[in-house]
Amino acid sequence: MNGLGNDFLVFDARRDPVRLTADEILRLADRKTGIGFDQMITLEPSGAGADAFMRIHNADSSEVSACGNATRCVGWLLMQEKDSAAATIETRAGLLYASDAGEPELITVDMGEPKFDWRDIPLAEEFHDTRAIELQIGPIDAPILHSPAVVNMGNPHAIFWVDDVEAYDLAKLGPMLEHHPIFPERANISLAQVTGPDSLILKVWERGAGLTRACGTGACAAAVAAARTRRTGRRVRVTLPGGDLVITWRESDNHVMMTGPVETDFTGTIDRDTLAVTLDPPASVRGAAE
Ligand SMILES: N[C@@H](CCC[C@H](N)C(=O)O)C(=O)O
Repeated sequence: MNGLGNDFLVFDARRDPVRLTADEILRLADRKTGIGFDQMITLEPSGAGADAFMRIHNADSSEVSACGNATRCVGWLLMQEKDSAAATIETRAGLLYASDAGEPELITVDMGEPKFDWRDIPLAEEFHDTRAIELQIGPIDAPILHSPAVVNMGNPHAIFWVDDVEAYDLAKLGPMLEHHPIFPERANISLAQVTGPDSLILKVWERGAGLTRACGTGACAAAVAAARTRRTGRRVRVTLPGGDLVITWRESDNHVMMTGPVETDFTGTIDRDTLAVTLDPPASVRGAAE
């Protein structure tokens, strides 16, 4: 599946457990010799009364707690299955609620509350004001890239404000910033350009996945950081390379709502021993044969 081109391999492990080794995840993640994905999602039974538990692994095999675009995809799958307009998803970051946004394959997810305390990001040293932290970055000759906002949206994000996202080579800067010693659990790195009181352009270097076409939690983190510093209001359209997400940071309960599309690319089966993939025929072909 994919949300704005941020792509996922989704396993349904609710009846039969799927436990892959790090090496197997890396093999499946390889875009040349495997299937290729930004994140691998494993649906498991929920222990908290939700419709499913969603386990998330990055393409580098690290297990993480949050993925906004995948939450929309999983929410949509569960809603289809239940024939319902809402679904509850358990994640390591807590329970998330997905609902039908009123248009086909457009889903809203309540991503919960953002965290700003330096211990929650987490950062390696104390910062009182996480709206802009001073970073010592050796070789980068761009002062603007020294004071990111940091936000935890179930996962760590650093947002660097720039005048033009295209003026920086994020593929080069991303790995260095992701592994900066200030981020003990590494971080997702965004370049954000404010284009109006209710709009942002965003590019994200994702922890454990690299440059992606979209990052849902990144869009939430950037929208919150922008509103927190009065760069925008609390409702913004975030334009990513793969398309747009609408993010609203609700005043009433401090929750961040994200609305965007979902897509199923193909379905199939993976052999447990060989990891060989058998694709299901496309629905149109199945329909013709019936
Ligand atoms: N694609 C994501 C975020 C996935 C996890 C991230 N790379 C991390 O390591 O925290 C999204 O849509 O939020």
